[in-house]
Amino acid sequence: LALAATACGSDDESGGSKSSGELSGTVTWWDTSSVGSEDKVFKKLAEGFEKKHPKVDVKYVNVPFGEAQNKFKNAAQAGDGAPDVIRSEVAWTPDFANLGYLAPLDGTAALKDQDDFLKQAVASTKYEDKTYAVPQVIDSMGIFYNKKMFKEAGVEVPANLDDLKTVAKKIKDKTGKTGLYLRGDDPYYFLSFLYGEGGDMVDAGSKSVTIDKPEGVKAFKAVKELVDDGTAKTDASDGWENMMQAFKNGDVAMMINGPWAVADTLTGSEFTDKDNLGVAPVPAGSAAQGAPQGGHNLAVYAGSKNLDASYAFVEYMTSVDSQATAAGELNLLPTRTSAYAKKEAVNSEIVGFFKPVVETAVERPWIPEGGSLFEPLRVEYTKVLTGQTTPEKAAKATGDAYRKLLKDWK
Ligand SMILES: C[C@H]1O[C@H](O[C@H]2[C@H](O)[C@@H](O)[C@@H](O[C@H]3[C@H](O)[C@@H](O)[C@@H](O[C@H]4[C@H](O)[C@@H](O)[C@@H](O)O[C@@H]4CO)O[C@@H]3CO)O[C@@H]2CO)[C@H](O)[C@H](O)[C@@H]1N[C@H]1C[C@@H](CO)[C@H](O)[C@@H](O)[C@@H]1O
Repeated sequence: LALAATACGSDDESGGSKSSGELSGTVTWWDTSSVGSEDKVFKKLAEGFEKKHPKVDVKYVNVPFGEAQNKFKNAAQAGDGAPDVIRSEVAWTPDFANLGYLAPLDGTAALKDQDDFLKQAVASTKYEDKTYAVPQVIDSMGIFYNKKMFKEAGVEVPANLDDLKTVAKKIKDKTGKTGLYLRGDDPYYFLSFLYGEGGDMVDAGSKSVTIDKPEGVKAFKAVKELVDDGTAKTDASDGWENMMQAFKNGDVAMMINGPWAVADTLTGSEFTDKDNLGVAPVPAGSAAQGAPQGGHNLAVYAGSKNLDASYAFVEYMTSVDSQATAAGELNLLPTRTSAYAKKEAVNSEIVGFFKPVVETAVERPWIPEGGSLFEPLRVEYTKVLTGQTTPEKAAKATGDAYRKLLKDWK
């Protein structure tokens, strides 16, 4: 029987069989990339896989970033409707792995040349000594600035918060515009300020909550001041759209953002000449300078009926050539060291800037609860920026919420 099974391949409902070693059947892929910019490139790459494996049909499904995590968990839990492959954000991966929703990839065709991956990118794909995903993109954050507006105001890139205030003041005096757009409805945009004051959300090593330490209070004070003194403008909702419009239209001279924003930014009226876009390290705080690590992995659903084609698809989409294409067309950062030597990456000024930034980005704890730390922080962060709570109360409330999420943490 075993021989027969091997000879005729693992026939299954979706027809994914490997009788002649040829892959077949369907692979449904949930991609969370931005519609209108990133999705086009990833869709095209998926079509390249189909050309290479004519008997495989890739069903490309774009699921919005804010919905995909819970949508996948619900479908996987129900055993109905989960995709074969999901673009799993770095914090979702340990969460899904812990729930048993991802196929371990060690020893499968999904993993090729593992030593070629950046170690920071690999970290979020490991859970309890197994590999549950393959890194697709890694990212961090920097200051995006409008060179023309800087020239008009006669200012340089700010290295720290004091410079940021001075630069913003000069821009306001000279052009009437606000210096910085600080996104207020997504606490990921707060992290570089938290790190700048020597703080962090938690310390996984000592299993302690640190957001409510003095450094956390100082960080909340720092961002509140930026808004109160007119250095930055912010919104309590629709932050992404408002930030992108303000920066693309030249209503603000700076925003803090990451490589995933570049393709959309370059469609802005201010950046028809793409050389007008400058990127620089996030400003240092009173104690340190650091940007967060983000990114996305590709993972295979444990209940997939077409594992072989799914493994091959993941390998293809995270290959050097696929990563070089994403670098060239979208300025996204590869997770393979070898991809940085490809001409598409070498020719991207954005990739060149962000490479050392991601290499020194502040590591996050890749624990199942890691992603759920953002919601309680978002509530308090937004309230601080809109004057609805004080830095002290925000830090305390966030810390209390974290200790409810992280049982037995100090
Ligand atoms: C609240 C969320 O907190 C965390 O997310 C952190 C995240 O961990 C951080 O790393 C950071 O992510 C970076 C990201 O690394 C960076 O690449 C970029 O991503 C680009 C793409 O590049 C671009 O292609 C496109 O996709 O667009 C992407 C987004 O622009 O920017 C991201 C930052 O935006 O910041 C996230 C927080 O935002 C949780 O993980 C949850 O996500 C949680 N949301 C849940 C909430 C549930 C209901 O409560 C709801 O039911 C659930 O469905 C929701 O999932």
